[in-house]
Amino acid sequence: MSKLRVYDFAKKYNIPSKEFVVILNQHNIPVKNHMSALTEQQISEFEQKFDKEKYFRELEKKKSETPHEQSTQNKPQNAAAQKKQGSETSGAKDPVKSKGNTASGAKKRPVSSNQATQQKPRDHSKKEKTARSVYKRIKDEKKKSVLENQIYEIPEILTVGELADILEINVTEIIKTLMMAGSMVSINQEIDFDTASIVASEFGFEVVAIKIEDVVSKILEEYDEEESENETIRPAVVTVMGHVDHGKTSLLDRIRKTNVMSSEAGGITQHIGAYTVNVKNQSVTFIDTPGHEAFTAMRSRGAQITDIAVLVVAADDGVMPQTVEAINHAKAAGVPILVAINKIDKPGADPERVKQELTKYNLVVEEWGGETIAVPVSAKTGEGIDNLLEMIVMMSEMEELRADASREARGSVIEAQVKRGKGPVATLLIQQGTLHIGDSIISGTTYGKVRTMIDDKGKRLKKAGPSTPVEVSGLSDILVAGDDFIVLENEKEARQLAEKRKELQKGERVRRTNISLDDLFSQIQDGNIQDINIIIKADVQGSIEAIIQSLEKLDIDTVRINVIHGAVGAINETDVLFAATSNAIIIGFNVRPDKNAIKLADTEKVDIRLYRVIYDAIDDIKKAMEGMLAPEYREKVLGNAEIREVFKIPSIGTIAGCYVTEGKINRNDDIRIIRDGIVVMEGKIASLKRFKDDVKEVNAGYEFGIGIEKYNDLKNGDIIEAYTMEAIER
Ligand SMILES: Nc1nc2c(ncn2[C@@H]2O[C@H](COP(=O)(O)OP(=O)(O)OP(=O)(O)O)[C@@H](O)[C@H]2O)c(=O)[nH]1
Repeated sequence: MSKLRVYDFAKKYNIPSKEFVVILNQHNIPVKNHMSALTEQQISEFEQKFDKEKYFRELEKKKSETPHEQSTQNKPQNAAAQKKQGSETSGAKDPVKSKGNTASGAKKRPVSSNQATQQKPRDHSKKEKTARSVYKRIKDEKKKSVLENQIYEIPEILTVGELADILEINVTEIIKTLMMAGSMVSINQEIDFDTASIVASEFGFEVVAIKIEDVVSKILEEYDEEESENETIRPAVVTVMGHVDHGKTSLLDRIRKTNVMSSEAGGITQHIGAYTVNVKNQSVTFIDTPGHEAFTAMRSRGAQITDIAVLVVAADDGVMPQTVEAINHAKAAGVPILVAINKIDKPGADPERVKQELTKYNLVVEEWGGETIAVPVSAKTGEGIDNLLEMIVMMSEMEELRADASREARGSVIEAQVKRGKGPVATLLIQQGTLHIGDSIISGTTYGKVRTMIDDKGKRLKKAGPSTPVEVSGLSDILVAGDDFIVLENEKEARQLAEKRKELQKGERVRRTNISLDDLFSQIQDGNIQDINIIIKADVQGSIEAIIQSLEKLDIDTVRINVIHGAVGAINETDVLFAATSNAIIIGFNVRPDKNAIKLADTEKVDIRLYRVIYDAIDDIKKAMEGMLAPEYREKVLGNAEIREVFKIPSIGTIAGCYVTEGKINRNDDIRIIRDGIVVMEGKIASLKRFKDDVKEVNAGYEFGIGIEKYNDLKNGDIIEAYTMEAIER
C-alpha cells in the first residue's frame, strides 16, 4: 500500500490540509506539513480520538462570532469615507501617534503583494497598456490597500505631488506641512519614504513603502499575463551550436554574406551581435556568438531568446563531445534542434554516419522515421545553405512563433559595449512589442532613453518590432548581456528603479537559491520539486552509464531523477552555469572542478558532490531523497601543489619536486593526485622534504620534495591536492 499523506487524509474529512496539520498535532500526532506520511497506527489512533461533528460545530460558532470581513471589504466606499476610516482606525489603535513611528508600525502589517496581485481585476485599458508606470501601479492598488488594511502603499521615493495624489489631499496642504517642519519644497520635488511617512502621519494616515523590486516583478508579471490581442507571426531567433572547428562561425558568415549580397546591396554590415536575413519574404534572426556556452550563459541570466538551435556537425568528423553537450543544453532549454551536416565538400565526408551517430542521442532523422530535420551543407562552397534556411523557416512556422507588435517593448540584451562618440551602446533583441526612439528603458541597474537605433545593416531605425536585433544608444551605463529590459513610462521612473536596484545590489548580492542534496528532502516534502536534475562528470564514459543505470533504479514515489547531462572530463564553468540554469546538482566521479568552476558554484549556489565510489554517490542521493542524509564529514581542501620535476630513485621509488600554489601541504594530510582534472589516486604522504630536511608543512610559494606511499606513477604537471575531512552541520 502506498503511504497515506496528510493532504490525502484531510480530504476524507473535507478539511483544508494546512488546517489538518494543526489538528493532527493537537491530537499528539506529530507531522511536519501536508506532505508528511502517516503510519497506519497514527491513522487509527486519530480516527478514534477525533470528534468530527464537534470540530465543525465549533468552527461554525467561531465564524458567527467574527465579523464578516469579506463582505465589508467588498462594499464600495467613497474616498472620504475611506480616509475617515483610515484615520479613525489608525487613530483608535494609536491615539498619540508620534512622528516617525509610522514606518515601524506599518512594518508589522505589511500589505500582501501576492494577495493584491491575485485579486486585482484584470481590466487593462489600451492606455494603461502603453504606459507602464510604477507610480500608477501603486495608485491603482492603493484603494484596495486602504480598504483592507487602512494603510497606503507608497513608493520609496516619490514627489510631493504624487504623495498628495495618493493620499487625496490638496498638494498645498502637504507643502504647508513640510514648510512648517522647516523643509521648503515644490510640487515636483522628490522626498524619501521617511519624510513622506511623517507627512502622512500628520494627516492621520499610515503608509508602507512598496519595494521597488516588487513593483518591477509585478509589472513583469502583468506584462506576461496580459493577453496580446494583436499577435502576428514573428521571425525565429536561431543560435548555432556544435563541436569546436565543425564550422559554426563559417556557417554564420556564409549565411550573412549570401544574404547581404542578394538583398541589401550597398548596406554596410555592422557586427552588433545578431543579424537578420530574408528567406522568401520571411525574416530569420541569427545570434552571432555561436556555441552552447554562450547560449547557457545567457540563459543563466534569465534570457530565453533562442527558438531554434542549429546543430553543426562536421561530416568528416561526426558527433563529438561538444556536439553531445550542445544537444543536452538545447534539450534542457526545450529548444528544438535542426542539424546542419557541414563540410560535405570534403573528401572524407560521410553524412550517413553522422545521422547514424545522432540516433544515439534521440535525434532520428525524418527519412529514418524520426522527427529531426538534417540538412547537408557546405559553409565553404555554399551548397545546401538555401535549403537550410528554408528548413529554418519551415520549423519556425511549425513552432507558431508569435508576438504582439502593438505593445511596448520587452526583450533581452545580446551585447553591450562603449562606442566612441556614442557612449554605452547595447544590442537589444526585442521579444515582444515595438521599441521606439525616445522610449525609456531599464535593464538591470542601468536605465536610458533610446536616442538612436541601428540595425545590423547600419540602417537607422525609428522603431523596431519583435525578433529584431538593434543597437541602441542613450544608456546611462554598460548593460549586461543576458539581462532583460523593459520599457517604463518615463526616464525618471527608469532612473529611480535603476538607482534603487543598484543600492540593493551594494548590500547583499541577491543569491540564487539552487537545489542541494541537503535540502532535497524538505523540498520534496513541500511539494516544490518533482524532478531532480543531475549533471554527471566522470573520468570515463563507463562510469557515467553505470551511475545513470543505478539512478534509474532508485524508486521514490512522486519524484523523478533526470540526468540532463553526462560527460567525461573535469567540472568546468559551463557545467556550473548549466546546473544553475537547470536547477541541477553536479556529481563528479573521479574528477575535480576547476578553479573557475569552484568560484562560480559558490556564487551561483550550485551543489557539487565529488565521489570515488559509485555506490556512495547513489547512496547519498537515495538518502537525501528519503530525508536520511546523516550528519556527515565533508572534505576541506587545504592546499594545492604542482609537480615540476620527477626523479626516479632506485630502492626508494619516485620523488617529485613540487611547488605549493595555494594553501599549505602538511605531512599528515590526505592527498590526491589530479591529472587534467581527473583524480588518478588518493593516498598518504610518505615523505615531505625541503632541501635535505624532513618538514612538517610547506607553505604557498615554496618548493619541496614529496614521496607518496605505495605510489610511483607521478608525472610533471600533476596537481597534489591536500585535504582533510571536516564535520559539517546540515
Ligand atoms: N572544407 C570545408 N571546410 C570548412 C567548412 N566549414 C568550415 N570549414 C573550415 O573548418 C575550420 C573551422 O571552422 P570554423 O567556422 O572556425 O569552426 P567553428 O565551429 O566556428 O570553430 P570554433 O569557433 O573554434 O568553435 C576552418 O578552417 C574552416 O575554414 C566546410 O563546409 N568545408
